[in-house]
Amino acid sequence: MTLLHMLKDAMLGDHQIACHVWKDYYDKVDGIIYLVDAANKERFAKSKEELDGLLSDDSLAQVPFFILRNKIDIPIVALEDELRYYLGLSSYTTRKGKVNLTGSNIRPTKIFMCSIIHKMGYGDGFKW
Ligand SMILES: Nc1nc2c(ncn2[C@@H]2O[C@H](COP(=O)(O)OP(=O)(O)OP(=O)(O)O)[C@@H](O)[C@H]2O)c(=O)[nH]1
Repeated sequence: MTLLHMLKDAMLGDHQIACHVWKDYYDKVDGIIYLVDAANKERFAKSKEELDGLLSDDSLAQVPFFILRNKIDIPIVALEDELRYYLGLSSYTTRKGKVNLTGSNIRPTKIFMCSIIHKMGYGDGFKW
């Protein structure tokens, strides 16, 4: 199945199929960009479940995770610490600033805020 098929499945609303084929790409990825709708707190548990599955997969053990806290333009959006808590990343994420992880065996994982609709925020994450 190609990436195009995967996106098509996702667009058709078949998230189950889309998530299932993620595995086909694990050996080719340099990093994971994980987008969370931070304004939809009801979905955090489901998002945590998917993220846990990725974080615990051996084939992604060395891969950096760049987590996007999307929809920050919405006033009720979860704050960074709140999202970190709900996603179970409290002792996991690399905090702000430069941290040297060489030889530490810690996977670089960081949360960045963004608003996709306003085209802002995600650039910092890509630079990271
Ligand atoms: N306010 C705001 N809306 C956004 C932003 N990014 C995407 N959207 C809107 O969110 C809507 C997409 O809904 P979502 O529910 O987040 O998308 P989805 O995950 O594909 O759909 P569901 O699985 O049904 O949740 C679209 O109307 C987008 O325009 C953002 O940064 N801010």
